[in-house]
Amino acid sequence: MSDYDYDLFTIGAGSGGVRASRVSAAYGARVAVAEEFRVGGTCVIRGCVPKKMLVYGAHFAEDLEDAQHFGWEIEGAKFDWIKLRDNVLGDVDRLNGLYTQTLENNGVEIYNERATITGPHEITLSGGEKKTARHILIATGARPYVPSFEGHEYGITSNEAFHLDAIPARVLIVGAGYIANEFAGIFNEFGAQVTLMNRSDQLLRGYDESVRDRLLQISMTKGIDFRFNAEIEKIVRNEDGSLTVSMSGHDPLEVDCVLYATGRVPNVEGLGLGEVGVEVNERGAISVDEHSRTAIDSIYAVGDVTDRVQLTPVAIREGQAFADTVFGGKPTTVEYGCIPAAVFSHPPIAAVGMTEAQAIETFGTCKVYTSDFRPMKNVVAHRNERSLYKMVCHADTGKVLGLHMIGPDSPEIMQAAAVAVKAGLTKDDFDATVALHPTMSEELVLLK
Ligand SMILES: Cc1cc2nc3c(=O)[nH]c(=O)nc-3n(C[C@H](O)[C@H](O)[C@H](O)COP(=O)(O)OP(=O)(O)OC[C@H]3O[C@@H](n4cnc5c(N)ncnc54)[C@H](O)[C@@H]3O)c2cc1C
Ligand SMILES: NC(=O)c1ccc[n+]([C@@H]2O[C@H](COP(=O)([O-])OP(=O)(O)OC[C@H]3O[C@@H](n4cnc5c(N)ncnc54)[C@H](O)[C@@H]3O)[C@@H](O)[C@H]2O)c1
Repeated sequence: MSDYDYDLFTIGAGSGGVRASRVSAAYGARVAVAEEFRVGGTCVIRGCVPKKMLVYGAHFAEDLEDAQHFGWEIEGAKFDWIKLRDNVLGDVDRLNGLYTQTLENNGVEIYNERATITGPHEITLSGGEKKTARHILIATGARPYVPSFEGHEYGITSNEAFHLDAIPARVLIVGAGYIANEFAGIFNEFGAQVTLMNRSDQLLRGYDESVRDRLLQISMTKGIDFRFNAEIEKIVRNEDGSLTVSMSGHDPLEVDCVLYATGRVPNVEGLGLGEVGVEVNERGAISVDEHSRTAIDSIYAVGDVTDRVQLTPVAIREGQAFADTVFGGKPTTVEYGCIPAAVFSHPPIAAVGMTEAQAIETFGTCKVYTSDFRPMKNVVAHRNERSLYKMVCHADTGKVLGLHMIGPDSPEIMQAAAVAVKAGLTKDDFDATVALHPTMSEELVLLK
Protein backbone atom coordinates (compact mmCIF):
# COMPACT_ATOMS: atom_id res chain seq x y z
CA MET A 1 0.00 0.00 0.00
CA SER A 2 1.39 3.39 -1.02
CA ASP A 3 2.18 6.00 1.62
CA TYR A 4 0.91 8.73 -0.67
CA ASP A 5 -2.64 9.96 -1.34
CA TYR A 6 -2.01 9.68 -5.10
CA ASP A 7 0.54 8.24 -7.51
CA LEU A 8 0.33 11.45 -9.53
CA PHE A 9 -0.83 14.95 -8.69
CA THR A 10 -1.01 17.21 -11.76
CA ILE A 11 -1.17 20.98 -11.43
CA GLY A 12 -3.03 22.47 -14.39
CA ALA A 13 -5.71 20.82 -16.54
CA GLY A 14 -4.67 22.17 -19.94
CA SER A 15 -3.44 20.34 -23.03
CA GLY A 16 -0.41 18.75 -21.34
CA GLY A 17 -1.93 18.14 -17.92
CA VAL A 18 -5.13 16.52 -19.17
CA ARG A 19 -3.27 14.12 -21.49
CA ALA A 20 -0.73 13.15 -18.83
CA SER A 21 -3.42 12.64 -16.16
CA ARG A 22 -5.80 10.67 -18.36
CA VAL A 23 -3.13 8.31 -19.74
CA SER A 24 -1.47 7.82 -16.35
CA ALA A 25 -4.85 6.89 -14.87
CA ALA A 26 -5.44 4.47 -17.76
CA TYR A 27 -2.12 2.81 -16.82
CA GLY A 28 -3.57 2.23 -13.36
CA ALA A 29 -2.17 5.22 -11.47
CA ARG A 30 -4.28 7.00 -8.82
CA VAL A 31 -4.39 10.52 -10.23
CA ALA A 32 -5.63 13.93 -9.08
CA VAL A 33 -5.47 17.25 -10.91
CA ALA A 34 -5.88 20.80 -9.62
CA GLU A 35 -7.19 23.48 -11.98
CA GLU A 36 -7.57 27.07 -10.80
CA PHE A 37 -9.61 28.31 -13.78
CA ARG A 38 -11.33 25.93 -16.20
CA VAL A 39 -10.55 22.35 -17.28
CA GLY A 40 -9.29 22.44 -20.88
CA GLY A 41 -6.66 25.13 -20.35
CA THR A 42 -5.57 27.82 -22.74
CA CYS A 43 -6.11 25.96 -26.02
CA VAL A 44 -9.71 25.01 -25.34
CA ILE A 45 -10.88 27.93 -23.20
CA ARG A 46 -9.06 30.98 -24.64
CA GLY A 47 -6.62 29.87 -27.31
CA CYS A 48 -6.53 27.68 -30.41
CA VAL A 49 -10.16 26.56 -30.40
CA PRO A 50 -12.15 29.79 -29.88
CA LYS A 51 -9.51 31.62 -31.98
CA LYS A 52 -10.03 29.25 -34.93
CA MET A 53 -13.80 29.67 -34.64
CA LEU A 54 -13.39 33.44 -34.85
CA VAL A 55 -11.10 32.96 -37.87
CA TYR A 56 -13.87 30.97 -39.58
CA GLY A 57 -16.43 33.61 -38.63
CA ALA A 58 -14.22 36.40 -39.90
CA HIS A 59 -13.50 34.76 -43.23
CA PHE A 60 -17.17 34.90 -44.19
CA ALA A 61 -16.59 38.61 -44.86
CA GLU A 62 -14.48 37.63 -47.87
CA ASP A 63 -16.54 34.58 -48.78
CA LEU A 64 -19.71 36.67 -48.98
CA GLU A 65 -17.96 39.20 -51.18
CA ASP A 66 -16.50 36.50 -53.41
CA ALA A 67 -19.80 34.60 -53.62
CA GLN A 68 -21.28 37.36 -55.75
CA HIS A 69 -18.81 36.55 -58.52
CA PHE A 70 -20.06 32.97 -58.39
CA GLY A 71 -23.60 34.15 -59.09
CA TRP A 72 -24.94 34.45 -55.57
CA GLU A 73 -27.04 37.51 -54.72
CA ILE A 74 -26.22 38.42 -51.11
CA GLU A 75 -28.55 41.16 -50.03
CA GLY A 76 -28.78 42.54 -46.53
CA ALA A 77 -25.88 40.46 -45.19
CA LYS A 78 -24.88 41.78 -41.81
CA PHE A 79 -22.62 40.63 -39.03
CA ASP A 80 -23.68 40.09 -35.41
CA TRP A 81 -20.63 39.89 -33.14
CA ILE A 82 -22.64 39.04 -30.02
CA LYS A 83 -24.16 36.04 -31.78
CA LEU A 84 -20.77 34.74 -32.91
CA ARG A 85 -19.15 35.46 -29.54
CA ASP A 86 -21.88 33.66 -27.60
CA ASN A 87 -21.94 30.68 -29.98
CA VAL A 88 -18.18 30.34 -29.63
CA LEU A 89 -18.31 30.69 -25.85
CA GLY A 90 -21.14 28.14 -25.82
CA ASP A 91 -18.95 25.65 -27.62
CA VAL A 92 -16.11 26.37 -25.23
CA ASP A 93 -18.51 25.43 -22.39
CA ARG A 94 -19.34 22.19 -24.20
CA LEU A 95 -15.66 21.31 -24.61
CA ASN A 96 -14.94 22.24 -21.01
CA GLY A 97 -17.63 19.70 -20.04
CA LEU A 98 -16.18 17.04 -22.34
CA TYR A 99 -12.65 17.44 -20.98
CA THR A 100 -13.97 17.25 -17.42
CA GLN A 101 -15.94 14.12 -18.32
CA THR A 102 -12.89 12.48 -19.91
CA LEU A 103 -10.88 12.98 -16.74
CA GLU A 104 -13.72 11.72 -14.54
CA ASN A 105 -14.36 8.71 -16.78
CA ASN A 106 -10.72 7.76 -16.29
CA GLY A 107 -11.06 8.04 -12.52
CA VAL A 108 -9.03 11.26 -12.22
CA GLU A 109 -10.07 13.33 -9.22
CA ILE A 110 -10.44 17.04 -10.01
CA TYR A 111 -9.85 19.85 -7.51
CA ASN A 112 -11.15 23.16 -8.84
CA GLU A 113 -8.57 25.10 -6.89
CA ARG A 114 -5.17 26.67 -7.19
CA ALA A 115 -2.34 24.41 -6.04
CA THR A 116 1.15 25.10 -4.77
CA ILE A 117 4.02 22.74 -4.11
CA THR A 118 5.00 22.57 -0.45
CA GLY A 119 7.35 19.59 -0.58
CA PRO A 120 8.86 17.10 -3.05
CA HIS A 121 5.72 14.98 -2.58
CA GLU A 122 3.29 17.53 -1.13
CA ILE A 123 0.71 19.86 -2.65
CA THR A 124 -1.29 22.49 -0.79
CA LEU A 125 -4.61 23.54 -2.26
CA SER A 126 -5.85 27.13 -1.95
CA GLY A 127 -8.51 25.94 0.51
CA GLY A 128 -5.71 24.82 2.82
CA GLU A 129 -6.01 21.05 2.26
CA LYS A 130 -2.71 19.19 1.81
CA LYS A 131 -2.29 16.20 -0.54
CA THR A 132 0.66 13.89 -1.08
CA ALA A 133 1.74 12.18 -4.27
CA ARG A 134 4.57 9.91 -5.42
CA HIS A 135 4.99 12.17 -8.48
CA ILE A 136 3.99 15.77 -9.10
CA LEU A 137 3.50 17.10 -12.64
CA ILE A 138 3.59 20.84 -13.22
CA ALA A 139 1.50 21.71 -16.30
CA THR A 140 0.56 25.28 -15.45
CA GLY A 141 1.06 26.74 -18.93
CA ALA A 142 1.82 30.38 -19.68
CA ARG A 143 0.03 33.71 -19.56
CA PRO A 144 0.16 36.83 -21.74
CA TYR A 145 3.14 39.09 -21.15
CA VAL A 146 2.13 42.74 -20.79
CA PRO A 147 4.90 45.31 -21.23
CA SER A 148 5.11 47.80 -18.40
CA PHE A 149 4.68 51.50 -19.19
CA GLU A 150 2.37 54.35 -18.15
CA GLY A 151 -1.24 53.44 -18.87
CA HIS A 152 -0.62 49.78 -19.76
CA GLU A 153 -3.71 48.83 -17.74
CA TYR A 154 -5.96 50.28 -20.47
CA GLY A 155 -5.02 47.53 -22.91
CA ILE A 156 -6.33 43.98 -23.14
CA THR A 157 -4.78 40.59 -23.97
CA SER A 158 -6.07 37.68 -26.04
CA ASN A 159 -7.79 36.41 -22.85
CA GLU A 160 -10.21 39.34 -22.94
CA ALA A 161 -10.54 39.50 -26.74
CA PHE A 162 -12.93 36.55 -26.71
CA HIS A 163 -15.35 38.38 -24.40
CA LEU A 164 -15.61 41.84 -25.98
CA ASP A 165 -19.05 43.49 -25.94
CA ALA A 166 -18.48 45.00 -29.38
CA ILE A 167 -15.89 44.96 -32.13
CA PRO A 168 -13.84 48.12 -31.55
CA ALA A 169 -13.81 50.55 -34.48
CA ARG A 170 -10.04 51.12 -34.20
CA VAL A 171 -7.66 48.54 -32.76
CA LEU A 172 -3.93 48.77 -32.11
CA ILE A 173 -2.20 45.41 -31.79
CA VAL A 174 1.18 45.41 -30.05
CA GLY A 175 3.52 42.67 -31.32
CA ALA A 176 3.87 40.94 -34.67
CA GLY A 177 3.87 37.25 -33.84
CA TYR A 178 1.21 34.57 -33.96
CA ILE A 179 -1.51 36.22 -31.90
CA ALA A 180 -0.92 39.67 -33.41
CA ASN A 181 -1.31 38.49 -36.99
CA GLU A 182 -4.23 36.18 -36.23
CA PHE A 183 -6.20 38.86 -34.40
CA ALA A 184 -5.23 41.52 -36.94
CA GLY A 185 -6.94 39.34 -39.55
CA ILE A 186 -9.97 38.66 -37.36
CA PHE A 187 -10.59 42.31 -36.42
CA ASN A 188 -9.90 43.53 -39.95
CA GLU A 189 -12.42 41.12 -41.47
CA PHE A 190 -15.00 42.30 -38.92
CA GLY A 191 -14.55 45.84 -40.19
CA ALA A 192 -12.21 47.36 -37.58
CA GLN A 193 -9.39 49.70 -38.59
CA VAL A 194 -6.38 47.68 -37.48
CA THR A 195 -2.85 48.93 -36.80
CA LEU A 196 -0.13 46.47 -35.89
CA MET A 197 3.00 47.82 -34.24
CA ASN A 198 6.25 46.04 -33.50
CA ARG A 199 9.53 47.05 -31.93
CA SER A 200 11.55 45.35 -34.69
CA ASP A 201 11.22 45.82 -38.45
CA GLN A 202 9.68 42.44 -39.22
CA LEU A 203 6.75 40.23 -38.42
CA LEU A 204 6.61 36.53 -37.53
CA ARG A 205 10.26 36.04 -36.68
CA GLY A 206 11.25 32.45 -37.39
CA TYR A 207 9.09 32.07 -40.50
CA ASP A 208 10.59 32.13 -44.00
CA GLU A 209 11.14 35.64 -45.29
CA SER A 210 9.22 35.07 -48.54
CA VAL A 211 5.98 34.05 -46.83
CA ARG A 212 6.36 36.79 -44.22
CA ASP A 213 6.73 39.37 -46.98
CA ARG A 214 3.71 37.97 -48.79
CA LEU A 215 1.56 38.19 -45.64
CA LEU A 216 2.69 41.77 -45.07
CA GLN A 217 1.84 42.73 -48.64
CA ILE A 218 -1.59 41.03 -48.58
CA SER A 219 -2.41 42.41 -45.11
CA MET A 220 -1.58 45.94 -46.28
CA THR A 221 -3.77 45.45 -49.35
CA LYS A 222 -6.60 44.42 -47.05
CA GLY A 223 -6.19 47.71 -45.16
CA ILE A 224 -4.14 46.73 -42.11
CA ASP A 225 -1.59 49.41 -41.12
CA PHE A 226 1.87 48.49 -39.88
CA ARG A 227 4.21 50.49 -37.70
CA PHE A 228 7.66 48.95 -37.34
CA ASN A 229 10.56 49.95 -35.08
CA ALA A 230 7.96 51.26 -32.66
CA GLU A 231 8.20 50.84 -28.90
CA ILE A 232 5.02 51.62 -26.96
CA GLU A 233 5.57 54.46 -24.42
CA LYS A 234 2.29 55.60 -22.94
CA ILE A 235 -1.48 55.15 -23.14
CA VAL A 236 -3.79 57.97 -22.10
CA ARG A 237 -7.49 57.32 -21.70
CA ASN A 238 -9.60 60.15 -23.13
CA GLU A 239 -12.95 61.38 -21.80
CA ASP A 240 -14.87 59.64 -24.59
CA GLY A 241 -13.22 56.32 -23.70
CA SER A 242 -10.84 56.34 -26.65
CA LEU A 243 -7.12 55.75 -26.05
CA THR A 244 -4.20 57.85 -27.24
CA VAL A 245 -1.09 55.75 -27.64
CA SER A 246 2.38 57.29 -27.75
CA MET A 247 5.17 55.26 -29.29
CA SER A 248 8.76 55.82 -30.29
CA GLY A 249 9.51 56.82 -33.89
CA HIS A 250 5.86 57.43 -34.88
CA ASP A 251 3.02 59.90 -34.31
CA PRO A 252 0.62 59.17 -31.45
CA LEU A 253 -2.36 57.04 -32.46
CA GLU A 254 -5.96 57.29 -31.26
CA VAL A 255 -7.75 53.96 -31.00
CA ASP A 256 -10.62 52.29 -29.14
CA CYS A 257 -8.76 49.17 -28.06
CA VAL A 258 -5.14 48.14 -27.53
CA LEU A 259 -4.39 44.41 -27.66
CA TYR A 260 -1.06 43.14 -26.34
CA ALA A 261 0.26 40.16 -28.28
CA THR A 262 3.76 40.37 -26.91
CA GLY A 263 4.49 36.77 -26.06
CA ARG A 264 3.55 34.48 -23.18
CA VAL A 265 5.44 33.88 -19.96
CA PRO A 266 5.52 30.59 -17.99
CA ASN A 267 3.19 30.38 -14.98
CA VAL A 268 5.69 29.74 -12.19
CA GLU A 269 4.93 32.54 -9.73
CA GLY A 270 3.79 31.46 -6.29
CA LEU A 271 4.10 27.77 -7.11
CA GLY A 272 6.70 27.22 -4.39
CA LEU A 273 9.39 26.12 -6.84
CA GLY A 274 12.29 27.90 -5.14
CA GLU A 275 11.43 26.51 -1.70
CA VAL A 276 11.31 22.94 -2.97
CA GLY A 277 14.38 23.23 -5.26
CA VAL A 278 12.82 23.15 -8.76
CA GLU A 279 15.02 25.24 -11.04
CA VAL A 280 13.88 27.78 -13.62
CA ASN A 281 16.00 29.01 -16.53
CA GLU A 282 16.85 32.58 -17.56
CA ARG A 283 13.52 32.89 -19.39
CA GLY A 284 11.61 31.97 -16.24
CA ALA A 285 10.68 28.53 -17.61
CA ILE A 286 11.06 25.31 -15.61
CA SER A 287 14.27 23.46 -16.54
CA VAL A 288 13.68 19.80 -17.35
CA ASP A 289 15.61 16.88 -18.83
CA GLU A 290 14.60 14.88 -21.91
CA HIS A 291 12.02 13.02 -19.82
CA SER A 292 10.52 16.30 -18.54
CA ARG A 293 12.00 15.69 -15.09
CA THR A 294 12.97 18.75 -13.02
CA ALA A 295 15.95 19.07 -10.65
CA ILE A 296 13.79 17.27 -8.06
CA ASP A 297 13.37 13.56 -8.87
CA SER A 298 9.68 13.34 -7.99
CA ILE A 299 8.65 16.51 -9.86
CA TYR A 300 8.12 16.78 -13.63
CA ALA A 301 6.93 19.59 -15.89
CA VAL A 302 5.37 19.63 -19.39
CA GLY A 303 3.94 22.16 -21.82
CA ASP A 304 4.25 25.93 -22.01
CA VAL A 305 5.61 26.20 -18.46
CA THR A 306 8.82 24.62 -19.80
CA ASP A 307 8.85 26.95 -22.85
CA ARG A 308 10.24 24.37 -25.26
CA VAL A 309 7.74 24.87 -28.09
CA GLN A 310 4.54 26.70 -27.09
CA LEU A 311 2.09 24.65 -29.15
CA THR A 312 -0.78 22.42 -28.06
CA PRO A 313 0.29 19.25 -29.92
CA VAL A 314 3.73 19.58 -28.31
CA ALA A 315 2.26 19.92 -24.79
CA ILE A 316 0.09 16.86 -25.53
CA ARG A 317 3.09 14.84 -26.73
CA GLU A 318 5.08 15.81 -23.66
CA GLY A 319 2.16 14.79 -21.41
CA GLN A 320 1.84 11.47 -23.23
CA ALA A 321 5.60 10.81 -23.06
CA PHE A 322 5.56 11.57 -19.33
CA ALA A 323 2.77 9.05 -18.71
CA ASP A 324 4.38 6.39 -20.93
CA THR A 325 7.72 6.86 -19.17
CA VAL A 326 6.60 7.08 -15.54
CA PHE A 327 3.52 4.81 -15.47
CA GLY A 328 3.57 2.88 -18.77
CA GLY A 329 7.00 1.29 -18.45
CA LYS A 330 7.94 2.72 -21.89
CA PRO A 331 10.58 5.44 -21.50
CA THR A 332 9.68 7.93 -24.24
CA THR A 333 11.14 11.24 -25.36
CA VAL A 334 9.62 13.87 -27.63
CA GLU A 335 11.29 14.66 -30.94
CA TYR A 336 11.36 18.39 -31.52
CA GLY A 337 12.54 18.31 -35.15
CA CYS A 338 10.18 18.97 -38.04
CA ILE A 339 7.23 20.26 -36.02
CA PRO A 340 4.69 21.75 -38.43
CA ALA A 341 3.22 25.11 -37.41
CA ALA A 342 0.63 27.50 -38.78
CA VAL A 343 -0.47 31.08 -38.41
CA PHE A 344 -4.22 31.44 -38.90
CA SER A 345 -3.97 34.81 -40.57
CA HIS A 346 -5.97 35.82 -43.68
CA PRO A 347 -4.68 33.98 -45.68
CA PRO A 348 -3.00 31.49 -43.37
CA ILE A 349 0.66 30.50 -43.29
CA ALA A 350 1.98 26.98 -42.70
CA ALA A 351 5.53 25.76 -42.38
CA VAL A 352 7.65 22.78 -41.49
CA GLY A 353 11.41 22.41 -41.24
CA MET A 354 14.15 24.87 -42.16
CA THR A 355 13.69 28.28 -43.72
CA GLU A 356 15.94 29.18 -46.65
CA ALA A 357 18.09 31.31 -44.32
CA GLN A 358 18.45 28.47 -41.80
CA ALA A 359 19.40 25.99 -44.55
CA ILE A 360 22.08 28.33 -45.88
CA GLU A 361 23.38 28.92 -42.37
CA THR A 362 23.55 25.16 -41.73
CA PHE A 363 24.77 23.84 -45.09
CA GLY A 364 26.26 26.91 -46.76
CA THR A 365 23.90 26.45 -49.68
CA CYS A 366 20.53 24.95 -50.63
CA LYS A 367 18.14 24.63 -53.55
CA VAL A 368 14.85 26.47 -53.53
CA TYR A 369 11.75 25.67 -55.60
CA THR A 370 8.67 27.87 -55.60
CA SER A 371 5.21 28.23 -56.99
CA ASP A 372 3.70 31.70 -56.94
CA PHE A 373 0.12 31.34 -58.14
CA ARG A 374 -3.35 32.80 -57.96
CA PRO A 375 -5.76 30.15 -56.68
CA MET A 376 -8.56 29.37 -59.17
CA LYS A 377 -11.20 30.54 -56.71
CA ASN A 378 -9.49 33.92 -56.39
CA VAL A 379 -9.42 34.32 -60.18
CA VAL A 380 -13.19 33.93 -60.53
CA ALA A 381 -13.70 36.07 -57.42
CA HIS A 382 -11.58 38.88 -58.93
CA ARG A 383 -9.49 38.67 -55.76
CA ASN A 384 -5.98 39.71 -56.61
CA GLU A 385 -4.34 37.61 -53.92
CA ARG A 386 -1.53 35.22 -54.78
CA SER A 387 -0.40 32.14 -52.88
CA LEU A 388 3.23 31.18 -52.44
CA TYR A 389 4.63 27.70 -51.87
CA LYS A 390 8.34 27.30 -51.27
CA MET A 391 10.41 24.14 -50.90
CA VAL A 392 13.92 24.30 -49.45
CA CYS A 393 16.08 21.32 -50.42
CA HIS A 394 19.56 20.03 -49.69
CA ALA A 395 21.73 21.09 -52.63
CA ASP A 396 23.32 17.64 -53.14
CA THR A 397 20.78 15.06 -52.01
CA GLY A 398 17.57 16.88 -52.89
CA LYS A 399 16.18 16.03 -49.44
CA VAL A 400 13.39 18.41 -48.52
CA LEU A 401 14.64 20.47 -45.58
CA GLY A 402 11.68 22.79 -45.30
CA LEU A 403 8.31 23.64 -46.77
CA HIS A 404 6.67 27.06 -46.47
CA MET A 405 3.24 28.06 -47.67
CA ILE A 406 0.88 31.00 -47.61
CA GLY A 407 -2.53 30.67 -49.18
CA PRO A 408 -6.05 29.38 -48.55
CA ASP A 409 -6.14 26.19 -46.46
CA SER A 410 -2.35 25.96 -46.30
CA PRO A 411 -2.41 24.53 -42.72
CA GLU A 412 -4.78 21.78 -43.91
CA ILE A 413 -2.45 20.96 -46.81
CA MET A 414 0.68 21.17 -44.67
CA GLN A 415 -0.28 18.45 -42.21
CA ALA A 416 -0.07 15.79 -44.95
CA ALA A 417 3.01 17.28 -46.61
CA ALA A 418 4.78 17.41 -43.23
CA VAL A 419 4.64 13.60 -43.10
CA ALA A 420 6.75 13.49 -46.25
CA VAL A 421 9.21 16.08 -44.96
CA LYS A 422 9.50 14.32 -41.60
CA ALA A 423 10.08 11.02 -43.43
CA GLY A 424 13.07 12.63 -45.19
CA LEU A 425 11.69 12.46 -48.73
CA THR A 426 13.33 14.30 -51.63
CA LYS A 427 12.15 16.74 -54.28
CA ASP A 428 12.20 13.79 -56.71
CA ASP A 429 9.83 11.84 -54.45
CA PHE A 430 7.41 14.76 -54.49
CA ASP A 431 7.71 15.03 -58.29
CA ALA A 432 7.16 11.28 -58.72
CA THR A 433 3.71 11.67 -57.19
CA VAL A 434 0.98 12.35 -59.76
CA ALA A 435 -0.80 15.65 -59.24
CA LEU A 436 -4.33 15.70 -57.87
CA HIS A 437 -6.07 18.08 -60.23
CA PRO A 438 -7.46 20.69 -59.94
CA THR A 439 -6.30 21.56 -56.43
CA MET A 440 -3.99 24.10 -54.84
CA SER A 441 -1.98 21.33 -53.20
CA GLU A 442 -0.95 19.89 -56.58
CA GLU A 443 1.52 22.79 -56.73
CA LEU A 444 3.57 20.79 -54.21
CA VAL A 445 4.43 18.19 -56.86
CA LEU A 446 4.91 20.76 -59.64
CA LEU A 447 7.38 23.14 -57.96
CA LYS A 448 9.95 24.73 -60.26
C1 LIG B 1 -4.84 33.10 -28.39
C2 LIG B 1 -4.03 31.82 -28.49
C3 LIG B 1 -4.13 31.05 -29.62
C4 LIG B 1 -3.40 29.88 -29.73
N1 LIG B 1 -3.52 29.16 -30.87
C5 LIG B 1 -2.83 28.01 -31.00
C6 LIG B 1 -2.97 27.22 -32.17
O1 LIG B 1 -3.71 27.58 -33.10
N2 LIG B 1 -2.29 26.06 -32.25
C7 LIG B 1 -1.46 25.63 -31.23
O2 LIG B 1 -0.87 24.55 -31.35
N3 LIG B 1 -1.29 26.38 -30.11
C8 LIG B 1 -1.96 27.55 -29.98
N4 LIG B 1 -1.81 28.29 -28.83
C9 LIG B 1 -0.88 27.81 -27.78
C10 LIG B 1 -1.54 26.72 -26.90
O3 LIG B 1 -2.77 27.18 -26.41
C11 LIG B 1 -0.61 26.33 -25.76
O4 LIG B 1 0.65 25.98 -26.28
C12 LIG B 1 -1.17 25.17 -24.94
O5 LIG B 1 -2.43 25.44 -24.43
C13 LIG B 1 -0.20 24.80 -23.80
O6 LIG B 1 -0.74 23.78 -23.01
P1 LIG B 1 -0.29 23.60 -21.49
O7 LIG B 1 -0.93 22.34 -21.03
O8 LIG B 1 1.17 23.73 -21.37
O9 LIG B 1 -0.91 24.84 -20.71
P2 LIG B 1 -2.37 25.44 -20.63
O10 LIG B 1 -3.26 24.90 -21.67
O11 LIG B 1 -2.19 26.90 -20.54
O12 LIG B 1 -2.91 24.88 -19.23
C14 LIG B 1 -2.41 25.28 -18.00
C15 LIG B 1 -3.52 25.25 -16.98
O13 LIG B 1 -2.97 25.36 -15.67
C16 LIG B 1 -3.84 26.13 -14.86
N5 LIG B 1 -3.02 26.61 -13.74
C17 LIG B 1 -1.97 27.47 -13.77
N6 LIG B 1 -1.42 27.60 -12.54
C18 LIG B 1 -2.14 26.80 -11.72
C19 LIG B 1 -2.06 26.49 -10.32
N7 LIG B 1 -1.12 27.00 -9.53
N8 LIG B 1 -2.99 25.66 -9.79
C20 LIG B 1 -3.96 25.11 -10.57
N9 LIG B 1 -4.07 25.35 -11.90
C21 LIG B 1 -3.17 26.18 -12.46
C22 LIG B 1 -4.33 27.20 -15.82
O14 LIG B 1 -5.54 27.76 -15.36
C23 LIG B 1 -4.51 26.40 -17.11
O15 LIG B 1 -5.80 25.89 -17.24
C24 LIG B 1 -2.54 29.46 -28.67
C25 LIG B 1 -2.44 30.24 -27.52
C26 LIG B 1 -3.19 31.41 -27.42
C27 LIG B 1 -3.07 32.24 -26.18
N1 LIG C 1 -1.29 29.31 -34.60
C1 LIG C 1 -0.62 28.94 -33.53
O1 LIG C 1 -0.07 27.85 -33.45
C2 LIG C 1 -0.51 29.88 -32.36
C3 LIG C 1 -1.36 30.96 -32.25
C4 LIG C 1 -1.24 31.80 -31.16
C5 LIG C 1 -0.27 31.57 -30.21
N2 LIG C 1 0.56 30.50 -30.34
C6 LIG C 1 1.64 30.25 -29.36
O2 LIG C 1 1.56 31.18 -28.32
C7 LIG C 1 2.79 31.90 -28.23
C8 LIG C 1 2.50 33.31 -27.83
O3 LIG C 1 1.96 34.04 -28.92
P1 LIG C 1 2.36 35.56 -29.16
O4 LIG C 1 1.84 35.97 -30.48
O5 LIG C 1 2.00 36.35 -27.95
O6 LIG C 1 3.95 35.47 -29.15
P2 LIG C 1 5.05 35.52 -30.32
O7 LIG C 1 6.29 35.09 -29.68
O8 LIG C 1 4.58 34.83 -31.54
O9 LIG C 1 5.14 37.06 -30.70
C9 LIG C 1 5.48 38.01 -29.74
C10 LIG C 1 5.61 39.37 -30.41
O10 LIG C 1 5.72 40.37 -29.41
C11 LIG C 1 6.85 41.18 -29.64
N3 LIG C 1 7.34 41.57 -28.31
C12 LIG C 1 7.86 40.76 -27.37
N4 LIG C 1 8.18 41.46 -26.26
C13 LIG C 1 7.84 42.75 -26.51
C14 LIG C 1 7.89 43.94 -25.76
N5 LIG C 1 8.43 43.99 -24.55
N6 LIG C 1 7.44 45.07 -26.34
C15 LIG C 1 6.92 45.05 -27.58
N7 LIG C 1 6.83 43.94 -28.33
C16 LIG C 1 7.29 42.81 -27.80
C17 LIG C 1 7.81 40.32 -30.42
O11 LIG C 1 8.67 41.12 -31.19
C18 LIG C 1 6.86 39.50 -31.27
O12 LIG C 1 6.52 40.17 -32.45
C19 LIG C 1 3.45 31.76 -29.58
O13 LIG C 1 4.84 31.82 -29.49
C20 LIG C 1 2.97 30.42 -30.05
O14 LIG C 1 3.88 29.43 -29.64
C21 LIG C 1 0.46 29.66 -31.41
